Amino acid sequence: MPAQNIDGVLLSQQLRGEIAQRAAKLTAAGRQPGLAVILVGEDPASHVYVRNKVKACGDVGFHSVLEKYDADLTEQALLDRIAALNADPSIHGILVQMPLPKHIDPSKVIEAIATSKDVDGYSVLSAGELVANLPGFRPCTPYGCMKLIETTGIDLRGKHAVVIGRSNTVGKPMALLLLQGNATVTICHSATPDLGYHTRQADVVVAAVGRRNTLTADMVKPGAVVIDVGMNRDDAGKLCGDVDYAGVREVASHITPVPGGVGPMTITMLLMNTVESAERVHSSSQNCPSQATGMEPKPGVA
Ligand SMILES: Nc1nc2c(c(=O)[nH]1)N[C@@H](CN(C=O)c1ccc(C(=O)N[C@@H](CCC(=O)O)C(=O)O)cc1)CN2
Repeated sequence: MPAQNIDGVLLSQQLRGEIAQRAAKLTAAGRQPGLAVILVGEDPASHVYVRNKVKACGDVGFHSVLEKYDADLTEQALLDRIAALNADPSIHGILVQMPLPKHIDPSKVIEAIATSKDVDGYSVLSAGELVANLPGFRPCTPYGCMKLIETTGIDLRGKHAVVIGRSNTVGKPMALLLLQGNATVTICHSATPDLGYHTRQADVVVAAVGRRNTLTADMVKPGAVVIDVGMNRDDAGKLCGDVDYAGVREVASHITPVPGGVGPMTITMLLMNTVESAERVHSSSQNCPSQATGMEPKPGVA
């Protein structure tokens, strides 16, 4: 029997309904969730993603600010804008769309965002919180993959999960989230000699390398759950993932399609992190109204 499709569009709709309810409660209490989205340059795909993010904010009842800058914006000017947004109490999340133009150092920019507003979960402090099982924001794509895996009903405890790819934004945090779910985790990458040897033992495979046909049917254990993070183009220019979908769906129990799987969840989990951020500020304002700015506490003050 072919694998069941894991529908990221449907799950997104369901989760966005829950997010909208949480946002409505906050808005009624005078603290509408707010997201600032910053785009630098002319990358056409990035323009589409930020437009979708701003629209998604409106759909769930968030306030959003979209700041678009020409590609020649200086790094310092961007850092100054981030400092202003860090101090703005109506903003609970700050997102700088990647990639940035070459003259701007993405690490400098990411580290300038207050950890309490780092809803992309990209900063070193957010990564550290994930390592330490602390309640920082989880990077949106791997967080979305976990939600997709959850819908299959698989209990990760004691299962073997293989992550293909070791990027800071997907592969590494994905492995940590699976580990938090009590899976036994293997990370494979470009220097792994026999990828199929590892994937054939896996109950869950997450492919996040950015190369099509990386995972084929002969590399998958029957009944495995397969999550495809890839976004590539085939010879006809059609969007495809890292997984040979047609072949693997004959072997796996569940599989995400591309498009319509992980992609839509990335934006949904951004909304989830933003509402969570607004809730944290709201609950801290109820405990200690004078500190309800959403800013990091100053050394010696907290
Ligand atoms: N600051 C960030 N920059 C980037 C991120 C990110 O999470 N934060 N991720 C990607 C781009 N991205 C969101 O920003 C994103 C990519 C893809 C999709 C999506 O829904 N894809 C669709 C297909 C879209 C198409 O047809 O082209 C799908 O897979 O179904 C959403 C968001 C890089 N930058």
